[in-house]
Amino acid sequence: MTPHQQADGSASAPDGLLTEAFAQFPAPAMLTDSEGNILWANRALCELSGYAVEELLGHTPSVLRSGRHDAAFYRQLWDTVRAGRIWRGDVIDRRKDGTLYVVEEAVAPLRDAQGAIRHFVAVQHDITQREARREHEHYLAYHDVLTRLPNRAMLDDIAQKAALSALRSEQPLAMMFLDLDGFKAINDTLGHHVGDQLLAAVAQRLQSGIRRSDTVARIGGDEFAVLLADLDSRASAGLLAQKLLDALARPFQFRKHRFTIRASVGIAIFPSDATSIDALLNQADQAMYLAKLQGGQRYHFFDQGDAQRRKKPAAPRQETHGPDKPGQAHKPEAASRR
Ligand SMILES: Nc1nc2c(ncn2[C@@H]2O[C@H](COP(=O)(O)OP(=O)(O)OP(=O)(O)O)[C@@H](O)[C@H]2O)c(=O)[nH]1
Repeated sequence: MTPHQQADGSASAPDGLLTEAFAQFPAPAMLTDSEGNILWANRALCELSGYAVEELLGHTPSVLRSGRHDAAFYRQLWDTVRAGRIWRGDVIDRRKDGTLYVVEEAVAPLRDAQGAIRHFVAVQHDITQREARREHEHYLAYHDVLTRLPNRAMLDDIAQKAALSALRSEQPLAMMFLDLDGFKAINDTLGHHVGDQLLAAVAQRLQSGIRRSDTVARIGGDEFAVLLADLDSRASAGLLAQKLLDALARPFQFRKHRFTIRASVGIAIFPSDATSIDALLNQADQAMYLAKLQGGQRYHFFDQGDAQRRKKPAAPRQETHGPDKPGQAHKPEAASRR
């Protein structure tokens, strides 16, 4: 056995070196007694948490609690280490200044010569930036950056869940497909930048016209979907569609540009029109196309008869009329309510 080797095969360091090594250890670490009172915390933990070591000593690690985990989370941690096992997990803690940070943490029980658990040691790895990046990537995967609305992927997720609960509650869902009329002309005459501003403003008007339980998503260039949950009647989907059309018809003003925009809306109902979300959105799209063919600025309910009479061409909107004049009479009553 070498002078620095212990009976259990682990190495021991010269006196004082171990203490200094842990003090300067680059990962946040702390030691508690068996009651969980902090006996020692290293520099990295103080730097990360913003607490001076004197502010931690004698307290339990609960001073760092963020409120983001429930009591069961901490109970499971303590039960694991008190039972003599190592606990590992991600923990959201709170700095002294109130900001949150995320650590990967391992907490291990320390036993004395008789095998009794006298202390616990915790070592952390700061993953705050990694988690922020992950959250941002998740946000990008499920949102449209321009309007900050949910995108098609998120709409699908929300609609799938809503469909399950609609089947359980026997309350139908409505899917609206809304496409701006003559949006290309805005881009062409006022520039893409104004077009972008208009899309963001349209998103806001749609969002403020719906209930919290409903969802507006941007699913394409100038295409939006509105999912209405817990629909009390088919007629209320029509009323909401008209309310959204009216909201969009109010003039928009961007610096010196003041103009109006119109839209066409198709509505399909789950489960009476379609039993899958893909089919529902597709039917709402077909109904929107008919609303557009009837002159736009109106809504149209999907109807199986329409669908059979008219198969929608692959790129229909290129072939239809250009933008209608702002303010042109709209005829919501012409919308089909079959
Ligand atoms: N500014 C801007 N324009 C976009 C964006 N995405 C798509 N577009 C434009 O939106 C237009 C959408 O095409 P259409 O729906 O055929 O245009 P429209 O003039 O509204 O045609 P109708 O729907 O038939 O009335 C195209 O000109 C795209 O270039 C975007 O993010 N920003």
